[in-house]
Amino acid sequence: MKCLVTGGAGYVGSHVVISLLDAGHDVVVLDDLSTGHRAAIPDGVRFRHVDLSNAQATHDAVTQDSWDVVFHFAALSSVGRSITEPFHYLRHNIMSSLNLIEACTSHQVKRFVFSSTAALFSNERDLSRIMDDAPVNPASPYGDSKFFIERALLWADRVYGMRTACLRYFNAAGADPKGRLGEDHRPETHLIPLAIDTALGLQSSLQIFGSNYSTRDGTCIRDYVHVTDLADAHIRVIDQLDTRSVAYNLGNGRGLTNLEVIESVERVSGCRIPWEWALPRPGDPAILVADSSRIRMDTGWQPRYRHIDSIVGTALNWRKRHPHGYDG
Ligand SMILES: NC(=O)c1ccc[n+]([C@@H]2O[C@H](COP(=O)([O-])OP(=O)(O)OC[C@H]3O[C@@H](n4cnc5c(N)ncnc54)[C@H](O)[C@@H]3O)[C@@H](O)[C@H]2O)c1
Ligand SMILES: O=c1ccn([C@@H]2O[C@H](COP(=O)(O)OP(=O)(O)O[C@H]3O[C@H](CO)[C@@H](O)[C@H](O)[C@H]3O)[C@@H](O)[C@H]2O)c(=O)[nH]1
Repeated sequence: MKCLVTGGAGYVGSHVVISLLDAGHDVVVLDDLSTGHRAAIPDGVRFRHVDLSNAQATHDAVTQDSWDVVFHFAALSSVGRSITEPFHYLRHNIMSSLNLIEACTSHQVKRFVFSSTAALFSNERDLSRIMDDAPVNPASPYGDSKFFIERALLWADRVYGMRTACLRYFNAAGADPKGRLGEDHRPETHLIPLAIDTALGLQSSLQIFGSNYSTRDGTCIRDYVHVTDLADAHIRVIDQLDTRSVAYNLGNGRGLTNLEVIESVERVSGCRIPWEWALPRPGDPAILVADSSRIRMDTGWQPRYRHIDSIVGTALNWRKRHPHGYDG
């Protein structure tokens, strides 16, 4: 299939690009390299340097060719920063996505896969897993921006017949098991890569945001899912779009507290991680754990990386080989 991938130079997008190539698909990456890396795009993949906030440039890039499926990863994606810059986040994510969606509908694109998020939900006490049809109640402008885009895609389906898959990832983690790609956000804000950098001595200490949540050790609970398992889900979902639009929650179904993540990184690396308590980060729901039974049933998707240590292991391997990320 001929695939257009926005945000294909970023963390999740680049892993999906490599999985699409491995599966024999033809890929073009569209990215403004604001947080992504040119080096994350494999040799031979065509690259268009486009900022989706520019409606005309987006239209021109989309209409240059015909696409069997468009994958949309490009976004600002830090929950915490969206609280300090709410309108920047809302404007950037909503406007750039509307530009892309409008270009796709006018160009008769028939299949569209969107990176949505667990941040649609805000679970404060309930330990049960979150189903795809759970009530949406974002705790951050980031989550709200994604909810708006899901709604826009609903209209793209109803009015233009563009079939859409909203994939609500829980916490993407890990790195390509073959070592070709990894996670390199700058600045890094995610727990696992920061814990790994602390274990490797690349930073001196780790802060843990909040000690008083209603969880087993007082820290937030998240559901970590391997980025290559996420990539597999993107490929499986394409067939679903022949007849209908779908929305799926994607996670391992197992919640880990922030302290349990630190223990895993210590176990896998064999290094002690110095850490300290810090204030809770605004916008963080206490507990986010996915019920992914619907995508499993519909597509046969099964995460291969079930245990946190195996996820951490792939991230650690990449970081050891690339302490400066894609710069070397
Ligand atoms: N990482 C996670 O745990 C996670 C979880 C849930 C959802 N998501 C979503 O998955 C997607 C990818 O996340 P990620 O962690 O890979 O982020 P990332 O920052 O690594 O990748 C985003 C990519 O989009 C590009 N981009 C951003 N704005 C753009 C624009 N206006 N025009 C063109 N390109 C633009 C960036 O340069 C980058 O390459 C995002 O939509 C994010 O909201 C991520
Ligand atoms: O230095 C740090 C970094 C993070 N955390 C905590 O670790 C947990 C996980 O945080 P992080 O790794 O930043 O991920 P999330 O904020 O959960 O957000 C990720 O996962 C969401 C889905 O759950 C996605 O929507 C987002 O795009 C993606 O960044 C949270 O409790 C954070 O407060 C710390 O305590 N210290």
